[in-house]
Amino acid sequence: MPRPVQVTYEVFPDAPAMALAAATRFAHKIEQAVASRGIARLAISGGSTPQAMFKILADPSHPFAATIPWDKLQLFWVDERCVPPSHPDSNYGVCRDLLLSKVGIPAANVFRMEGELDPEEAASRYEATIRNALKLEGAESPHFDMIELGMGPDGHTASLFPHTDAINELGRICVANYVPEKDTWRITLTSPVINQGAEVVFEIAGEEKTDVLAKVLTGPRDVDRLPSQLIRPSNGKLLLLLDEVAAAKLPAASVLNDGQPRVGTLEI
Ligand SMILES: O=C1O[C@H](COP(=O)(O)O)[C@@H](O)[C@H](O)[C@H]1O
Repeated sequence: MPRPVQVTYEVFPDAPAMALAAATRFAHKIEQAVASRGIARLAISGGSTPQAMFKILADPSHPFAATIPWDKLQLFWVDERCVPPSHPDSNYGVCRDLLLSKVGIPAANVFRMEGELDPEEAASRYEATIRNALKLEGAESPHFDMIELGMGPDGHTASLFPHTDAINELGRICVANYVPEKDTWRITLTSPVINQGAEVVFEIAGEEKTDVLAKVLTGPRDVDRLPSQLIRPSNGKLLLLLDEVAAAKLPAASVLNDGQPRVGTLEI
């Protein structure tokens, strides 16, 4: 039986409110890591959900966004589609257009997965990129200050799709993963790496996620069918930022403080 993980979920009235909370947390995490170690290392996901967060972070009218020490951030990706950056599906390309082109992250600190390469080669190169950037030695594995995740309606997270090989990968940092349902390759960090994150946060909104989220958190363990269940951070803590709709089938969350999101907890 795996060690228990304490899940905290914050429930916001809608997706924009959730995105604002995610952006605030992202900014705070960078500031915190820079204050303690001089550098912040964050890994972000793709898909549609983080796009609102990118826009908020790129907007200096948000007081917290204006003071982010962007020059001290090393930015990594959780996963990538096997397309070039110019393709609309590129996780890097979307982030570049919405965020990187608008804030001062040095190009040398942006570590993208090279979706335009052969998937196996791209995965090996990304593993080497992470090893170099984080100065890992031997079998050391990376520890990111924050890992931001999404969840697909099929229960996938990162590019760990149901019934695919990458689910079972425990030794590598990054792998290529063939997804038969989409007849496509993806590049993804593996679950042990994600679980080493100092803070692992899911951002989940919308009706198409309601049922799957309840199954992932409160249903029987079946990681092959619901790969999001692989996410069990080794520090024993998992945070979810949700909108009301996505949270509808979870145990009721409570109001702890006026003006704050409702908060629920459960153990998985
Ligand atoms: O394909 C992907 O899907 C998930 C969820 O995406 P969303 O559009 O529902 O937010 C995402 O987290 C992952 O990084 C992405 O490549």
